[in-house]
Amino acid sequence: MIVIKCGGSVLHELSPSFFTSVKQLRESGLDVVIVHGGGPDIGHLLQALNIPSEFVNGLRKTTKDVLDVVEMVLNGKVNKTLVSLLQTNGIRAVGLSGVDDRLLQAKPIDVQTLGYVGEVVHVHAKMLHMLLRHGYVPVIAPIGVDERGQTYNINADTAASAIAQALSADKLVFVTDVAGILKNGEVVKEATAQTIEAMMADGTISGGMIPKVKAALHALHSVQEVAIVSGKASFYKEGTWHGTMMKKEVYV
Ligand SMILES: Nc1ncnc2c1ncn2[C@@H]1O[C@H](COP(=O)(O)OP(=O)(O)O)[C@@H](O)[C@H]1O
Ligand SMILES: CC(=O)N[C@@H](CCC(=O)OP(=O)(O)O)C(=O)O
Repeated sequence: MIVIKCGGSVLHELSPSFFTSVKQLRESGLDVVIVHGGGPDIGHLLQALNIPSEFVNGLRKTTKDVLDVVEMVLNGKVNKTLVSLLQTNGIRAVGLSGVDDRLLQAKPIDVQTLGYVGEVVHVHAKMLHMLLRHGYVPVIAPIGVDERGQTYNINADTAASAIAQALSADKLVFVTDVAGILKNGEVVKEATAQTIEAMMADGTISGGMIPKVKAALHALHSVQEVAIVSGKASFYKEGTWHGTMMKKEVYV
């Protein structure tokens, strides 16, 4: 089982070789689950609608108005565009959000500072197993729901990490707009908790890469391997991965 998180940074620039890589993984007999972001698209619509929004520690402060836009963009345009792209590239895909069959059960992180931003408390994976059994690639928008039906905006890196952990995935793959963790312009081929902490401390890792590596380290509690790869090129070919790899053994 492979969980692939597709970042909003690269959604509009996915190369044909990205889809070939996904197809090769499927053909090698692996189940694939995709979780997507969409931060830049949310930002553009909020701006067009003159709805103010700000980030607190890498998370978008989510008022009721912001939440409406987040749901419209992620569940609507982004999810269906990605599903459609997968299908035109020969991959059978079904889109759903964390609300469907209560897939992503969530609670607020801190209402006071973040509003309707949620964290996953439970992954109800039944629907995913059903879809996988029938040969579909589930494509998930990171919206969570609580027992009262309140929805939440969940950072896509953390949603993917929670799903990968719940499914005990063999691998969690972050697909983004860079070829991996970069240091002095070069891709770091293998990273460990120690080297990542050092790169965060000295500023090598910054911005959007921070929630990604944090989600990666968290996932490695129950996922064998995490990769950070580019969606603009081939990330997997004939058993070879391209990008930054992190392995579980290093952390136990
Ligand atoms: N050391 C680093 N290596 C690679 N990217 C980095 C690094 N530090 C910060 N970044 C930034 O992280 C970005 C990826 O995060 P983000 O834009 O949030 O992507 P996504 O939408 O795919 O989650 C890169 O485009 C880059 O600008
Ligand atoms: C709480 C929070 O910040 N949610 C994110 C959800 C989308 C996301 O994570 O998209 P990327 O993967 O493209 O960054 C947001 O509102 O932008």
